[in-house]
Amino acid sequence: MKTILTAAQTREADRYTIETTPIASIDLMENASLAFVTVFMQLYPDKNTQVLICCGTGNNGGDGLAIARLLQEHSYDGVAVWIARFSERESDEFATNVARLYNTPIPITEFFTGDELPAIRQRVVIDALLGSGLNKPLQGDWLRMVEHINQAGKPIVAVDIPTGLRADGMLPQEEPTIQAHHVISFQRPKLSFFFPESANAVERFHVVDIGLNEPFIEKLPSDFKLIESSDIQQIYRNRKPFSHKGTYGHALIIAGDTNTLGAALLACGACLYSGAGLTSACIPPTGLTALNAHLPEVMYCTEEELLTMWDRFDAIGIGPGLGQRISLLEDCMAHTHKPMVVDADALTFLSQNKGLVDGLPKHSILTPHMKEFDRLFGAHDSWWDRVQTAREQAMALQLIILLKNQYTFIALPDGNVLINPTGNPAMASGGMGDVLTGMLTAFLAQGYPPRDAAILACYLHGAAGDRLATDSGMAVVPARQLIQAIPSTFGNLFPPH
Ligand SMILES: NC(=O)C1=CN([C@@H]2O[C@H](COP(=O)(O)OP(=O)(O)OC[C@H]3O[C@@H](n4cnc5c(N)ncnc54)[C@H](OP(=O)(O)O)[C@@H]3O)[C@@H](O)[C@H]2O)[C@@H](O)CC1
Ligand SMILES: [K+]
Repeated sequence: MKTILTAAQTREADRYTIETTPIASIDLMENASLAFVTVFMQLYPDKNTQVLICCGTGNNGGDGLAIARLLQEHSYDGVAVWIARFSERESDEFATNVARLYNTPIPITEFFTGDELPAIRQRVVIDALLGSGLNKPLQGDWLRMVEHINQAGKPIVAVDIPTGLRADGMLPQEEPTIQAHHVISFQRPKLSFFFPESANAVERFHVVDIGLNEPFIEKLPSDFKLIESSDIQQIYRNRKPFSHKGTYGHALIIAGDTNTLGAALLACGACLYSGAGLTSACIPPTGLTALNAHLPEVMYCTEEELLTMWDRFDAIGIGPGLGQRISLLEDCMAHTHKPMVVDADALTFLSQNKGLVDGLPKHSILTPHMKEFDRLFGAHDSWWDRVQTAREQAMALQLIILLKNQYTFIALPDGNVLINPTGNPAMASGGMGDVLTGMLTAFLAQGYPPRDAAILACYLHGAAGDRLATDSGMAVVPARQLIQAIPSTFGNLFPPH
């Protein structure tokens, strides 16, 4: 897992690296600029691309100047630089890079307060106006220049962070920023990239290593950690020779009502395809034919039969499409002490009966989307606040709160918030949540601790969606298709020996 830093912690890591390693600040800037240029050249390999680099006079601007010089050294002949001289101050590294740039043929135009801004004719704009040093909203000439760049309608590649976007903390909805198509961010993605409020500012981000001291960074106190594929490799247990269905647990899915049986089928299908040894479905009798037709591997169990069967199950997932059968949640809570997965209608019921939340088995996994979360824990104006509440509630209630989002936040009882990097907008369609519930239940049934089950399910759910969207070129990924892609996603991540 990678620690995600605040802007202040990034400065600390920057200072520590310069103090303790034989690297000067200007060389760190050169590293960063080189790393930027490497990714930029993959995005725009055509050396005839006309590039305008807009620079401020701090270190973000210093990066921009170094990038101009490096692109020119790599035979990009159409590079031009604008310098926004809207502040009296310039950083030392900026000054050094201006001097270096004057030794090149690159045209430089300087703009002072009130100057008219010419039309942008280049094909691509690099935004190096302001970076992580942002300390107030954009206004005056800065705002005018940012709006001018956005309105030019050219692809924008931001250096480190789009100008105007805060790296962390609350993101006001309407705050103007550069609207970047790509952000090439240094050492770590910024926390704000994971919040939906940054959608206009960041279309895609790339992270490059610039040589900051990693052991120091990983020791910095941070509540936020980014999940990596190596975490999944560590958690996942290969199936063993001579194992049998009993080795992989018995999962129970309590879901579906007369008109919402699809949700139950999706959850059961996902549970089956995620490797539970046995899957039982407590669905209404009207759904039996559909269950047998679509998922013959899944066993049917009536509400009455449940009364004598509770002990047989290793994990229970409850909620998708549960409708009027919601009293099953209380039955379930009365009979099981193992962590369970609580989703959809079961979450709505909890929000109407808040006293019940305390009675959930410790380390149960709640899987709310934004609206379900706010119904349960109160309205929030920003994702920053919502994630803070998730963190506090996960600690207070000793539950795992999996707050669904393009980048799902997993708030753990120990106060850590894990961010899942997989998933994409093609997955924004009905039934995806039901699939996740089935996957979570399958991993609990297989004996994974709830934290590991949450990490595995979120990562694989998103990775399956990414494979379908990227490799198969699907613009929309239907939930049913995603279920079928789960085994091959496993196979891809963990090839059988
Ligand atoms: N971290 C690292 O390891 C490395 C970082 N590097 C790079 O450094 C960047 C950070 O540089 P930085 O600290 O010089 O700040 P930067 O963003 O250029 O801003 C400059 C000044 O602008 C001002 N200002 C603030 N808000 C404003 C506003 N709304 N409107 C107008 N002015 C505003 C404010 O000054 P003030 O006005 O407070 O005097 C601020 O100091 C980082 O993003 C990365 O690109 C790499 O080079 C290598 C290693
Ligand atoms: K920038």
